[in-house]
Amino acid sequence: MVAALSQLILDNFSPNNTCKPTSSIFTGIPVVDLSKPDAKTLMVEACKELGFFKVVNHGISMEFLAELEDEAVKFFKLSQSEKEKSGSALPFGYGSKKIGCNGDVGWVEYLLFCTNPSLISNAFFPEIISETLRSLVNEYVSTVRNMACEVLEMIADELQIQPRDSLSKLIRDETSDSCFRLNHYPPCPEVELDDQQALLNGRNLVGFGEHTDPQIISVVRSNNTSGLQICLSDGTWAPVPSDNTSFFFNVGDSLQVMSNGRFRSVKHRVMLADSLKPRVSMIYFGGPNLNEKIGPLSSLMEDGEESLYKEFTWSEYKNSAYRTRLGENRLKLFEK
Ligand SMILES: C=C1C[C@]23C[C@@]1(O)CC[C@H]2[C@@]12CC[C@H](O)[C@@](C)(C(=O)O1)[C@H]2[C@@H]3C(=O)O
Ligand SMILES: O=C(O)CCC(=O)C(=O)O
Ligand SMILES: [Fe+2]
Repeated sequence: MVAALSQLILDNFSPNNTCKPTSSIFTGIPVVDLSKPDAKTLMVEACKELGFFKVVNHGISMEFLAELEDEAVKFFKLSQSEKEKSGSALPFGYGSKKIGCNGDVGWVEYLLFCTNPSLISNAFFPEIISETLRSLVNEYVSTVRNMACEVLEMIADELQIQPRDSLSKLIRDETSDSCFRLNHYPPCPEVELDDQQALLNGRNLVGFGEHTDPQIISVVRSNNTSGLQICLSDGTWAPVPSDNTSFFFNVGDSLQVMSNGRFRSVKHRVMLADSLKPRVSMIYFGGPNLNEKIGPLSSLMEDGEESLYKEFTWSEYKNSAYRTRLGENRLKLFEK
């Protein structure tokens, strides 16, 4: 017997015809090799055109990534009642099928972690989350944060933003309001055989519905199961081929504002095309301190250029964003 929430997700298959095909001019996900001299130029071009790029040659150990993934899989294999002992996902902890608190659902379970040491309370993470998983997550967050800072400094160099840590310092700060998410898209045996065929024929099970990330930058790493898609500027969806050796960078709403609309906060979603193959993803969301004012960076603005957005702090934006449904255009309220 399929529970009500699962039934709601299963009933919500997206048939072929609502999913626009990939644009014919799309030549693929931009790949930025961090060791190459053209890296800065390529990442800025990608942030303007797509708001999305893939990073290779990042120097992060594959063994370490595999270790964290294994530990995450171990956690998700616990019984439902044990996982629920990890506290509710709001604000941090374990969540299943419900995303946020405004009625969104997806075929996903997850752990949300706060990355600010001064806000982490053991109450959110009782012993059920192994010491090994906690310490791997801490190491992962600090390694990925460093890479994200390097990327933000390269972007600042290319755009001649001064000082070059104008962006990176916002997420490096110990008090930054960043978070980390482990997503597990479990196999879905409830999908009947007919539907399995339908999935393979292009109908989709929604894992994580379309949305933009509210923060500055997000860094996604997944196992080798596909599903992530990005929305191109012509409104078509492009699948992102999975690659467990690379990291994918998303421009978030806050960076779109800081660049005064030069960069695009990319709409993305996870659609599960094979209901029997689990997907595991880990995402670092780099956000600023709650009191930080979010607005176009002055050293980027040209003479006479006006801000496209009203002034707001990250706390104001976050509070407003968390009152919206996943797929809403959250920045609209803040446009001038
Ligand atoms: C429906 C929602 C889930 C979300 C909070 C929100 O109200 C709107 C933004 C959503 C999002 C997307 C990116 C991240 O996964 C996330 C943690 C975030 O900061 O904003 C989620 C929020 C969530 O899952 O609580
Ligand atoms: O799981 C993924 O690959 C992406 C999920 C996502 O976009 C999110 O958690 O905000
Ligand atoms: Fe996202």
